[in-house]
Amino acid sequence: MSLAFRDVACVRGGRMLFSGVSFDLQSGDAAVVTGPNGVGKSSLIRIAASLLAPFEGSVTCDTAQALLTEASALDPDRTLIAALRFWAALDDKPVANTRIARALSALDLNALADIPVRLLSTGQRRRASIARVAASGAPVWLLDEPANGLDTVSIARLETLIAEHRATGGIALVATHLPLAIPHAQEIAL
Ligand SMILES: Nc1ncnc2c1ncn2[C@@H]1O[C@H](COP(=O)(O)OP(=O)(O)OP(=O)(O)O)[C@@H](O)[C@H]1O
Repeated sequence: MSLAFRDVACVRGGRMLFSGVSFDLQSGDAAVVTGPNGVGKSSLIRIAASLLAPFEGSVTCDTAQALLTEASALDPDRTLIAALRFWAALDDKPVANTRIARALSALDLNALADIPVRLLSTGQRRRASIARVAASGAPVWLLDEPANGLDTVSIARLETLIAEHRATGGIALVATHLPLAIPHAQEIAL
């Protein structure tokens, strides 16, 4: 499995944000997208997710993706466990209860499983969104600022999850302005 960019350029609002971006991520690989505010990190993640078309170049991905963005994809009115089950049912039938249980534990969310998502704190909601990605079973993780709002312990948990995902053959593309320990990741400096 792979995720590759070939000479990708991005234009938004009539302005060229970046051009000539190429990388090739194979099973077990990771890349970190860095750069100042407004340079186009989120746009690059959206291009990888096919939510935005490249202005030039091409993107290929031959497997399923899970996307984490600033906006929570979890239904605010469902309890956390119900919101996760809703997505797991979409991503992988029959419902992957084992993966959800593992993700809840990995993000220390068991005690919050029966709380409506709308009542979670900012950091808790971010952890829940990461749990959704981890529970999806998708080989490619596209993470836009996953460490935003996380405390130190949660950042360490996120780093562990990414490492475990790669160790089992997954791919991670991570845009972050916060330092994250992602060993041997390619750096895509915009
Ligand atoms: N829908 C849009 N239409 C026009 N311009 C946009 C649109 N979305 C984003 N932009 C512009 O594209 C530029 C890059 O935005 P993007 O969110 O990709 O940057 P970023 O590197 O992720 O920034 P940050 O570090 O602040 O999150 C910004 O100048 C932004 O205003």
